[in-house]
Amino acid sequence: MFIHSGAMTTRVRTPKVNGLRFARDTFRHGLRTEGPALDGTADIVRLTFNRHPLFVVRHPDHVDHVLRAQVDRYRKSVEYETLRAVLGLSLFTDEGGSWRRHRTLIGPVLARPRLADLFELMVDPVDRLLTTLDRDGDRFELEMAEAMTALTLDVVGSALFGRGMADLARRIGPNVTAGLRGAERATRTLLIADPPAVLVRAIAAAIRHSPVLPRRQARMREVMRTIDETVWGVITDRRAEPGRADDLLGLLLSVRDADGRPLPLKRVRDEAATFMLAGHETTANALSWMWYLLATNPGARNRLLAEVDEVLGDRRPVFADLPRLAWTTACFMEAMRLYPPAWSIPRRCVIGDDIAGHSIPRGSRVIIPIYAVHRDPRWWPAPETFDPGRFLPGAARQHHRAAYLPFGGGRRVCAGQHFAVIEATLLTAMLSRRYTFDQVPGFPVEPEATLTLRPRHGLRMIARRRLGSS
Ligand code: HEM
Repeated sequence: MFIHSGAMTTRVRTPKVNGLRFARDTFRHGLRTEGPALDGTADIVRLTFNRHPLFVVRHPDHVDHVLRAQVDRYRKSVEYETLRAVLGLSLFTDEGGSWRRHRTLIGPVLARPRLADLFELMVDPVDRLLTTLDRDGDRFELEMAEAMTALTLDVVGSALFGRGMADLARRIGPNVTAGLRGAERATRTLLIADPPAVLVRAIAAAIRHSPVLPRRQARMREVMRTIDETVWGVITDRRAEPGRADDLLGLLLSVRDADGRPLPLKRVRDEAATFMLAGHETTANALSWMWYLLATNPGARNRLLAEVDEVLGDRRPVFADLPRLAWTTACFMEAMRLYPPAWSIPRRCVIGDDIAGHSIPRGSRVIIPIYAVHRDPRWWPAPETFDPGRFLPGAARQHHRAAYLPFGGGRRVCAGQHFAVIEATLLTAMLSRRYTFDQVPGFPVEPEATLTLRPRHGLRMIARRRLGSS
């Protein structure tokens, strides 16, 4: 490997890590945020344990190289095939020219100005949760991770399908969750086995169509069918009401290309399913970690309580409140630094590359370990400290732009990032206006890196009703 600098050529040796150990650990313990490959100090390491080398790239310059400067050399890796099997062809799973065209058409649906119109639909499910919690008295225990998963599914379901469909997301909720868990197991296997994409597609097709299947795969098919049929049902009903565009589904149905053609209905279905799956578990995990961090950092929590009391008082939030909830938003952003729900980003190198003199052969897999990047003391002073002040507007930007990647980066950056931040700010403010949440003493809290980074044992908390909250 060589670096070309003018006439000079410098050889760069890429440190190697025992790939077999990494593979064994992954099988035994699930994906790891730490360990020799992801937690080391080298900016690039190379692991070899099957057909293609795997590079872990953690210097922000190199991350920028992969996600921005040389983005055409990389594609989403084979792990995304399982999501394609569940979600179909959507922004999340599409590639190349088709992805570009659809991102231009669909991206604006989730842009900030549109979200202002959807804000009321996001408030309703939080109100419903508060009404349910209020029945439990002034002090009670709750499973926060589960509560956040149910709530974020409800919020995205409400924004997607509108008010009349309040219970739809809840009805298919268990299937959505089961679909994600199935995709997680498959992702772990794919990371280790690294099969060709055609083989993965063939297996996914077999799961869809084969008359006889093992129990687990049969359950997965059942899950996929339920999500499919439910979303199709809503789309079919909605087509009977042309012109209605006051929720995300209406917006998707109203999208037109340059020739005035709408999106094919199958694409609308796939995008809607993607919004539901990609859009709730990630936000729920980030929120769970944020409640945990607030419970363990009383100074940050007191400031948040003072802010929500001052901004909201006893009224229903409106979109215009958001800029004044700056500390609340900052708490969410800082929680995602310490516990990024998408804790790593995998890519496949499709045209051989050279990163700062390290040769990346065509076919290699590249992993960006976001969790490790977010805790690197070179970019984050006192990286283990929960300090929301880092994300206040006007705070001196201390970090490299590719040192903070909860939503990914470059052109494939999360299409729902504004949705997620608005939703999280809103529901943190509404819940904090009414309750404080503390840890149940002795309850173990530990991250588990599956498809998303979630609390391994869930998160049991004690809710206390705040004096003076109505
Ligand atoms: C805290 C919450 C969220 C986190 C941490 C998150 C994280 C991410 C990340 C890291 C990616 C890039 C993946 C990659 O490059 O391989 C991504 C993509 C995406 N996310 Fe999110 N996401 C969140 C919420 C949402 C929401 C609420 C929606 C929709 C309502 C959404 C829809 C999408 C879509 C459609 C893509 C694919 C974008 C493209 O490739 O064009 N996400 N998300």
